[in-house]
Amino acid sequence: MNLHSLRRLAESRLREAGIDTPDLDARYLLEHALGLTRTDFITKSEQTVSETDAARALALIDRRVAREPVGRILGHREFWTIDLALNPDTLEPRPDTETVVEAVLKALPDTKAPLSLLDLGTGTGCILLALLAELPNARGLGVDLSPLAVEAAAGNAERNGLAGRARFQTGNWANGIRDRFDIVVSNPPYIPSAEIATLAPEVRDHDPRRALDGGPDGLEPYRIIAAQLSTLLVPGGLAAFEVGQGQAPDVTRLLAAQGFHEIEQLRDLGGIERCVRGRNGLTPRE
Ligand SMILES: C[S@@+](CC[C@H](N)C(=O)[O-])C[C@H]1O[C@@H](n2cnc3c(N)ncnc32)[C@H](O)[C@@H]1O
Repeated sequence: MNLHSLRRLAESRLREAGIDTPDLDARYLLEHALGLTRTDFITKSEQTVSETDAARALALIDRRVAREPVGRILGHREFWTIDLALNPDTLEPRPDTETVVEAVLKALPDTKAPLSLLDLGTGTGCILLALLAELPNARGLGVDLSPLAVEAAAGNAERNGLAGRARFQTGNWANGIRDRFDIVVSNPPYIPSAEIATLAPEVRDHDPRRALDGGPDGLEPYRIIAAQLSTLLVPGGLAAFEVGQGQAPDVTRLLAAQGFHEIEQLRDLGGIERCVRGRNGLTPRE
């Protein structure tokens, strides 16, 4: 079989299984299985693929047919300008989360300033590491309840040449953190517990439940983190949260109740209010 025929076969299996982007997924998985670059994939379409290689490639296609996400099969995923390795305890970073990165960068008057950042529920470290990649003099701490996620995030800092400016530790939100930061970011779990069973299999069966479950109304982690912000941020410090669809008004109210000002909601590329950003207006409590 040549590469062209293998590609057609892979695409048709994915299409029949109801996968939304059969051509794109087939390309990523075949490139990975066969060790091809994107250019090879186009220019070598007449090249013969051995039976062993074809079987290896189709085994990956079968995993996708069984609804395993492409990023999980490849073991890594691009986010902003960086590439992140995943493990079973990390949420697969989503393009929507780049809205938080953008929201922080837009609010900074000087991206060369020596800023300190805290990322609560860091997962792969995606938000913190993307920001550090844009802020050459910033340093950051990422916290996660899962030791395995912390391990992944630390590995991702190395992978992207950011280990010198990023630290990661296990923790229950900001409990025990005594330092103050210029910026606190978080994409906490925000799916209401009862809705998790209704999620797409790619999410429900492959993202860790700890990364999804936001309690009965999905807002429990925001309440905890919002109450911690006044002792975590410097006066005038910036907080930015990712929020689920329809949660922006509730999270705005939580920040307002903590004395935040300049509270804004920012939309993702799909037009959904995806990030709530505000400035700490409280005098620090010592
Ligand atoms: C929605 S995921 C976000 C991961 C990553 N920041 C991202 O944007 O892809 C939420 C993360 O919060 C972590 N988490 C859940 N409960 C936590 C807690 N009590 N303290 C710290 N982290 C927690 C989960 O392990 C998970 O990595």
